[in-house]
Amino acid sequence: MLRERPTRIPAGGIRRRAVTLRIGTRGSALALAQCGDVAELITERTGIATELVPVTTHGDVSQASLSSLGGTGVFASALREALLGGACDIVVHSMKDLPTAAYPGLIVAAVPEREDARDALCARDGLTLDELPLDARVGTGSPRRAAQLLAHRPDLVVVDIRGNVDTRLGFVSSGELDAVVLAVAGLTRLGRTEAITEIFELDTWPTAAAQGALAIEALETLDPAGEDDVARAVRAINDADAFVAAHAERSVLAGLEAGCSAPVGASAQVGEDTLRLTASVYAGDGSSAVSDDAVAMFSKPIDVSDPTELDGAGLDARIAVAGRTGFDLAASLLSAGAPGLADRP
Ligand SMILES: NCc1[nH]cc(CCC(=O)O)c1CC(=O)O
Repeated sequence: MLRERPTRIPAGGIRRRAVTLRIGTRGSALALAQCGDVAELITERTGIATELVPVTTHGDVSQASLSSLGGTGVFASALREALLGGACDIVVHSMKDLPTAAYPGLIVAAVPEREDARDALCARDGLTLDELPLDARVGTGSPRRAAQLLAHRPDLVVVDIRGNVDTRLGFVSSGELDAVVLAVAGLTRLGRTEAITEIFELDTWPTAAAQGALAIEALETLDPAGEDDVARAVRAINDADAFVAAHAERSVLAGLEAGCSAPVGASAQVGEDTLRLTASVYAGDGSSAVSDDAVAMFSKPIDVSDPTELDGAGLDARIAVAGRTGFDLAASLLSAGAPGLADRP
């Protein structure tokens, strides 16, 4: 038997609790900038209010080198635990730092429009790579960038550096290094593009898989076609072409069983009905590289005016093509003699 509940109307009337979408973020300047951009995009496109929830990760507090922390995923795991524990609704990752292996309980729900995927040289005195003096000291913590630097300039002294973007630029302004190599995307998000002295083109200098892309992770129970705030938000900020390109590049890494610190460059271009993918695997000292490319056709163009195409069959079909193309390209790189890279998938 139903009993009526007494209703108490608060003075000032009934007010709906303000609902905000909680975005988990690391505390670094780059992470805050990335989450700020995502938050702004969500509110602009849906009107949903957002809030940033800070999450401290072991990778942020440790001074140890990334490889001694277990390689890939040190930054991702604390954010993922916060998401699984219900402390936030979505988390934002630099997609290139995200391990390619799926994480139980979570999905990449969206990839927003991609920032510039290229690498930049930030050198003293406006110098380009060719203009750097003999035996110049160039800083990077990335084996891929080290190999690419040495492939172009075998005389360079590559110095292994750590730290956030500001710290790295500081090595140049202090005179400790002649230059550093950084992603254009990070410099752009931090408003530091004035430090760039040369941008390397992707056809001669392919960058890390998914560089410049952000991955928005959510619980796998998310209904992609749902009307709740999380579903609406991720749909509103997803960019189908960026998702497909980043997935194709990451599938090359997965196929090579390589992690984000492997000396592998990959670059995908998504056209109306084609996917172009190119990848290079470098010897650590830059003395040699194995490169190959692939072109795949999508069976039909995505109609972006039809919302079911973006979260349903249209995008899924493209992602499947991207995954197969990446794996096939990895297989041909391996059979063309690419060095084994089973380092930490
Ligand atoms: N590994 C560090 C890292 N992770 C993401 C970025 C910014 C570039 C991006 O968003 O892909 C950077 C800095 C860099 O590579 O210069």
